[in-house]
Amino acid sequence: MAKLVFIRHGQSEWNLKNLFTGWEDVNLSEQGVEEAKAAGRKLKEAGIEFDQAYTSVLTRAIKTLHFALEESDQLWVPEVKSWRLNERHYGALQGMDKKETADKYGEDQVHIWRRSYDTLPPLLSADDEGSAANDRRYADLDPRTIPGGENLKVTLERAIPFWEDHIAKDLRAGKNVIVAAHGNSLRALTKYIENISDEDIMDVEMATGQPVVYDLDRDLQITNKVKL
Ligand SMILES: O=C(O)[C@H](O)COP(=O)(O)O
Repeated sequence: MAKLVFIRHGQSEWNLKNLFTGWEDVNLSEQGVEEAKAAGRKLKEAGIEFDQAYTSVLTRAIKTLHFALEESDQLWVPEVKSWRLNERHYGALQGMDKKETADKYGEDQVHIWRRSYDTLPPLLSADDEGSAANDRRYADLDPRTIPGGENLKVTLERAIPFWEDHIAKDLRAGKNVIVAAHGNSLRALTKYIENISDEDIMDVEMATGQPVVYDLDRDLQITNKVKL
């Protein structure tokens, strides 16, 4: 048996401003810091002890992981950061106000961009100012793999190799794992491990800073799931 905990970062400064964020690297809001600390206290009260931690290369998730581990006296736990756990890249929507975008393109279109499985947002090109191609944290990536925008399908496809090579490997070895990431990268992994349909995933949401605790058997079948 092993425990897997998914935790979406605490509220970010752009969540507070209702801006599309994606790969933009924004900080936690004050509320987001408190959410992350509260999550750590819940994990401590639940007596959940981790052997390995994983997070993205974005500040809001990294800090959420660190606050949660600190509050549960586990800041020493080994951690690995990967771009493959980054939030879904929102393309040219990044930095745009979600309500203004809905006013301009319609609520239905924005809902499809936010929650559908295979509809891409408007894309950024590599020479756009906001392109991740100019960010040195992605310098080792093949430029062709740096997205100009992603849907959940693409997000899942780039997360799965990391899941299989690292997270699932640890879980099969009986290690307890925490993954601090993002609303859509965790929706993607949730879809994968719970075998949720392309249609039903539209209704799946991840609350900020709320630990989702899975008990898994050696075959990574889910034997229990609880939200703290
Ligand atoms: O990237 C973002 O804007 C948020 O982290 C998630 O936004 P969403 O809930 O609109 O997908």
